[in-house]
Amino acid sequence: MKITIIGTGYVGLVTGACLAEIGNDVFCLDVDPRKIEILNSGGVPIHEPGLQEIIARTRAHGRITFSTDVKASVEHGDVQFIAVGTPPDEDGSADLQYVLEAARNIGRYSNGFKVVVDKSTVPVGTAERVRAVIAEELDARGLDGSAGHRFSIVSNPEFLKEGAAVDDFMRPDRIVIGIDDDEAGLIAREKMKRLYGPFNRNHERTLYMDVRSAEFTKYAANAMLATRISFMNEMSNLADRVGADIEQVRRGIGSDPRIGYHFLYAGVGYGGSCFPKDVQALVRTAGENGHQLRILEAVEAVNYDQKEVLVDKIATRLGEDLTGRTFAVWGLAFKPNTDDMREAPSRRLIASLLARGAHVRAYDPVAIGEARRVFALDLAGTPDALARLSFVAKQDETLVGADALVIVTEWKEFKSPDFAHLKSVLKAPLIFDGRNLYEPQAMAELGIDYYAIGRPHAQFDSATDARA
Ligand SMILES: NC(=O)C1=CN([C@@H]2O[C@H](COP(=O)(O)OP(=O)(O)OC[C@H]3O[C@@H](n4cnc5c(N)ncnc54)[C@H](O)[C@@H]3O)[C@@H](O)[C@H]2O)C=CC1
Ligand SMILES: O=C(O)[C@H]1O[C@H](OP(=O)(O)OP(=O)(O)OC[C@H]2O[C@@H](n3ccc(=O)[nH]c3=O)[C@H](O)[C@@H]2O)[C@H](O)[C@@H](O)[C@@H]1O
Repeated sequence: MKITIIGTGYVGLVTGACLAEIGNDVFCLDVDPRKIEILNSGGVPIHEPGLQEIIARTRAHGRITFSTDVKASVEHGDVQFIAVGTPPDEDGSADLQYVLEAARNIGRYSNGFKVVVDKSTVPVGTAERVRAVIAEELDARGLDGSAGHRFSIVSNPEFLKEGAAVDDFMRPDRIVIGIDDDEAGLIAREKMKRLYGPFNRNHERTLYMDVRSAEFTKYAANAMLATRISFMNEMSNLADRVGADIEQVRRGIGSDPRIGYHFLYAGVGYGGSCFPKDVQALVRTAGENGHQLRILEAVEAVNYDQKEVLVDKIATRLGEDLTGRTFAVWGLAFKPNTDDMREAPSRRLIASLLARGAHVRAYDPVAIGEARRVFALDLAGTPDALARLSFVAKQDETLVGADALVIVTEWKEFKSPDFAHLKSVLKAPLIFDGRNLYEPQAMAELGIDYYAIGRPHAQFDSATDARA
């Protein structure tokens, strides 16, 4: 099938690559010439396991093209996927300018029947706006925009997770397809069925529904997941106060199949490009419809505070003023296996440490380049703080002479470090762990003063702590 993907970010590039991998002829469009240049010279602008190999293979077979040519992109695909960003506007609502611009271009250059698939996360009602914009452009060209044989709009939200995006796309839990109940909708349904058949042989994972429900499903899914995380973070803060262990509680409740084990990890708050913006956007949609989403407002507030919890523990242990202290920080990306720094908890944590006068030496297996760019912007107004932040190329280099190790992202390589070496190079054996990677009792036995999230602080031999 001839497919066009508009927007070659995390979602667009993965969608395009995976659709090309199973034999489709894919044209990927982006307005960012830098991204297209990287892709055309054999690179991949984002870190996503498995993606580079698929792109190399499909490019070699001529099944994927990268371009900034809008007209050629619209003319190429019978199916046009809109996968552009929908960042939060100033008031928290989803900014639809990129989606509507993509729609305008489709109307401007359409050369036949197009199935227009909205893959970006968009508020309920957006499909109707996309339809109106395309119809307006067709009308301006003297083509009847309301004619049913010109195009059909499909809502096909994406549920992939960064860091596991290729796998999630290739083996989806479900494929949600919102489609109109008219003649054009029937044609679109057949095309979508053919397109997704290879991922879902008996189509048992495809859920057809009306367009508005499909748009809503995406927000409801992210809101539910964010709620679980904020719930567990609240529980962890109480566990800290009453002396319970949130990890044992997690196992205790997860074993109930009605609750399940997934997404019950307490930590330093959720980040990324989606949960924060999608929770905000849903709260905003409710407001616009005269309704208040009280649970989601609390989810957001809890998450905001959670990003300070680790710094509060550091200040309680070492004092509010951290001038002269140096912290080794492991993990910058908002989660492992990605270089994405959008809303990463490390941004608030490091800014707070620097604001208290500390020096920070940070390491991440893949996000250092992106982190340099992001912190230069975040800290542009406080150059003295920025000067106290450095990035190092090796995990162990962060530790030498540091007052403590702070863990922010749970990369695999942080799970079993050489603790004897770690103790020997840190100024004192002190760890603040925002991801509960280690066992408190084991740390105490190793003579490490270990603070985690919602886990009791085990007794350790303070004679080994130079600062005690
Ligand atoms: N990142 C993720 O894990 C997921 C994201 N989503 C949703 O998918 C959408 C895209 O997200 P990401 O891929 O993360 O965004 P992104 O920011 O990584 O990529 C968006 C791309 O669209 C391009 N673009 C903007 N306007 C354009 C236009 N008119 N024509 C062509 N290209 C244009 C941008 O240059 C950029 O490269 C968002 O709505 C997001 O909420 C959904 C599921 C997962
Ligand atoms: O709409 C989206 O963009 C995507 O948003 C999330 O995917 P993603 O943001 O890539 O990453 P997650 O694995 O969901 O993690 C999000 C944040 O929650 C945190 N988290 C996750 C799980 C958990 O138990 N605890 C926890 O704190 C992570 O550390 C991370 O900061 C959803 O999981 C995807 O299904 C969805 O498609």
